[in-house]
Amino acid sequence: MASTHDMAARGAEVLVASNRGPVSYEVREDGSLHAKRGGGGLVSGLSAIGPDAGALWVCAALSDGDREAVARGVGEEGVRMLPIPADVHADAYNGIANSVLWFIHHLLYQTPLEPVFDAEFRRQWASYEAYNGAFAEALAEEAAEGAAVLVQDYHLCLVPGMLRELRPDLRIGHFSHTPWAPVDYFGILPGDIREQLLQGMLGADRLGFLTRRWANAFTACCTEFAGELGKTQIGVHGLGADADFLRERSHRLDVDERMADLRAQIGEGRRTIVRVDRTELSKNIVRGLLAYRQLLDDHPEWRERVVHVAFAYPSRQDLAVYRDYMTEVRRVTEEINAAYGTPGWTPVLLNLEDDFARSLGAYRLADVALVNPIRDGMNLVAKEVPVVSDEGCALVLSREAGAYWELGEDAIVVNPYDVLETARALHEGLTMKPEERAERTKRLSAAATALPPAKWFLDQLTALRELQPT
Ligand SMILES: O=P(O)(O)OC[C@H]1O[C@H](O[C@H]2O[C@H](CO)[C@@H](O)[C@H](O)[C@H]2O)[C@H](O)[C@@H](O)[C@@H]1O
Ligand SMILES: O=c1ccn([C@@H]2O[C@H](COP(=O)(O)OP(=O)(O)O)[C@@H](O)[C@H]2O)c(=O)[nH]1
Repeated sequence: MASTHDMAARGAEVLVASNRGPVSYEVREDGSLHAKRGGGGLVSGLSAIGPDAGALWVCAALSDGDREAVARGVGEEGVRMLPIPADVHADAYNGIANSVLWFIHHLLYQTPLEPVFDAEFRRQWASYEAYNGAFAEALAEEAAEGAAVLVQDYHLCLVPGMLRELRPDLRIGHFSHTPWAPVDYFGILPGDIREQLLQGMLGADRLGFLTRRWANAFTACCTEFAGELGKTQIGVHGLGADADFLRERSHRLDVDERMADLRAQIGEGRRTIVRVDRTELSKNIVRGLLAYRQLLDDHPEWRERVVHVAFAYPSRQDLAVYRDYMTEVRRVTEEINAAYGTPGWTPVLLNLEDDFARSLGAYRLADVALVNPIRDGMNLVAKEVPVVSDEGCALVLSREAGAYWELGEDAIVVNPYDVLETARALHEGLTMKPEERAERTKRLSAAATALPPAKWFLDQLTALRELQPT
């Protein structure tokens, strides 16, 4: 192994670490590797930083295709993919990160039955530790003396503490893209696990959150379960949409073509209610469909005159609960279409593919955007729609999305559990006067792009570098 001095001599000055990287590979039948852009908001945010920033992005190999790419030495410039063994990654990502930590921070457990912290959980926890350890080692190996390392999200909570042990010279930041759980809910976790998670993160010099609400929840958990924050600084950085990228990307030919196709499916002269999400439990897609059905009941005048275009692209399909949720989304859609549809009108158009260009086409033509998560760190879709919208779009927004704190004033705000209120909000959005809609969209767009990804990243980097060495 190279000495610390050798590493420092050739290492990177800025490093980013996240589970999901900018691309993922798939092995085609002819044996070739096909690269696909990583989905979700974390990648949308970090991709904007680009290779020009000179940062090294350390991420996990997520699929067999990714592991094959590593084995063949294929990869993007400025990206290092870690070939973590598939079983270790599955336990850490599916088992701990997405079935436990994601559920805790998004309040998703149905507590009479779940969670159960048993021997299987402990086995998976050991993989989570090993997986975090692999990141800490790779970062320690790649970082120049005194470099800044920005660790991302709940997959990597233990990395800051581990990395501090290996390389005390580094400036270490950690950023949470999720909400943070309230004290009583975080308290569901076993005591030693709570402690390890908090102490792992407190190994960072600086912790970032998307809203003050999530930052406050974290500090409350520290006070309750870890005693104190120590010297770790807390910052709030509300990741915004990337206006330049979105405006250029949404006017390319492929988007125009998909828009024309969508228009043909929707039908002449009809209004549209659009949603775009991963098929994610916390996005509340089923209640969104129920609210739309309620709208058709409360306001029969909308029948045949409106279409709900719902993009629910696959996410975390290794987990049965996510597969079941997708089945439920499909079932409720079919039920609505069977009950209300007519020969010339399909009330819900459900898109289950990850098709970014088609989603952008839907953003452009939407009359109303429905963003009703039960709980969401930020929700970039709420910020992207107003930027891209052709003629203005009313935004129905959950007060439980981080984006609410920045967009709440010009959105129609809803309690995500309240289907009747959401139905009323959809009606309000559909009947909003075009001038008011356009005005609100302009203000929403300005608020949504106030902190573009590149600045979001630079602000954190600067703050980290300005900290006095401890
Ligand atoms: O990587 P996946 O398991 O496929 O999930 C996709 C991402 O989901 C979460 O995104 C969050 O980050 C967004 C940007 O800050 C934020 O707007 C959104 O509210 C969050 O849900 C997750 O935190 C990421 O790690 C995932 O990559
Ligand atoms: O087919 C699609 C449609 C959308 N998006 C992008 O996925 C991100 C979703 O981020 P958000 O913060 O709304 O939620 P997350 O999925 O990260 O929880 C947005 O930037 C979308 O543009 C995507 O990757 N593929």
